[in-house]
Amino acid sequence: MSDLALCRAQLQIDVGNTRLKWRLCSQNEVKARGFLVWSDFSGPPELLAQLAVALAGAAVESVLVSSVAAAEVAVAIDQWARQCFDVEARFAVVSPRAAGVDVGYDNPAVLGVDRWLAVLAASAYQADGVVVVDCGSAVTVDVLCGSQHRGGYIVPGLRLMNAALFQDTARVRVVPDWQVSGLPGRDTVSAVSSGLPLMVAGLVNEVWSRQLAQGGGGQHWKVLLTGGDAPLLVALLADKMEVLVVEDLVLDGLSLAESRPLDRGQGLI
Ligand SMILES: Nc1ncnc2c1ncn2[C@@H]1O[C@H](COP(=O)(O)OP(=O)(O)O)[C@@H](O)[C@H]1O
Ligand SMILES: CC(C)(COP(=O)(O)O)[C@@H](O)C(=O)NCCC(=O)O
Ligand SMILES: [K+]
Repeated sequence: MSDLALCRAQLQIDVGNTRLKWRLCSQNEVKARGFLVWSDFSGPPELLAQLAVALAGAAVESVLVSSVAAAEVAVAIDQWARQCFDVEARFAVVSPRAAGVDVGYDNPAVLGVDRWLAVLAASAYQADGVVVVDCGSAVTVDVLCGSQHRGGYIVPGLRLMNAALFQDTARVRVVPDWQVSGLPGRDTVSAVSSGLPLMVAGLVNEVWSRQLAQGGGGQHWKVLLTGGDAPLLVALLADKMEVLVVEDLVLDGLSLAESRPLDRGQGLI
């Protein structure tokens, strides 16, 4: 029997457009974590079968999910949780106010739940304001000022920007070797490899400067980076601002959502 089989655990899942990230928590400790890449599988059933293998017989007592994938993925996860663990998967939703934070979108229902959970998790960090950057398939930059989510920005992530160049140019079809020197490239690969991370860093820097210039929230601001490309981008930002990489900010938001009383009876957060 594996060690995991001995623990009664909560399974937390963050479904993004490139990867499904998961972790098993028991008694406020992370017992195991991992990720699966959508493009390695034919579809949700095959990926979820692999997830069951990775869980190595753990006694999963509850399943919490953040998903920005198609509705069919949520249906598949729900069926899978019932079959494997005899539990209903609970899906986080965006509500106008949760855990003391007011959402910045006019229509909260269209805000990505991953962004909302990351913002809620960010509210637990001591700061006047936080710029929350999720560097995934898309890069999202959300602004939390005090307890007010001010909204945010969505741009393509590094891989998507590279794919756009690959698809719509004749001579910029490169496999990047990402560079965080910020130096001008001296060939096509290095021009792209240096340029795209610098572009994302430029956005974060601009948002950061604008928020500080705008004031109103005090001057102690932090930047939290999460998502697959976060470790890459930190080097381009760290000398200009207080920046932290938080591996599982969205899953931290799920933990927080569960630990707080529900707002307005809308389910998990
Ligand atoms: N093994 C990997 N497979 C795919 N992408 C990876 C991998 N490791 C790092 N990445 C990078 O992470 C990004 C995806 O980050 P992630 O936060 O998982 O995105 P999403 O939430 O959109 O699924 C990709 O665009 C890629 O640049
Ligand atoms: C912007 C996103 C695609 C980011 O998803 P990811 O890159 O993590 O896969 C996702 O948060 C989403 O689908 N949002 C809905 C639109 C919005 O937030 O306005
Ligand atoms: K993202």
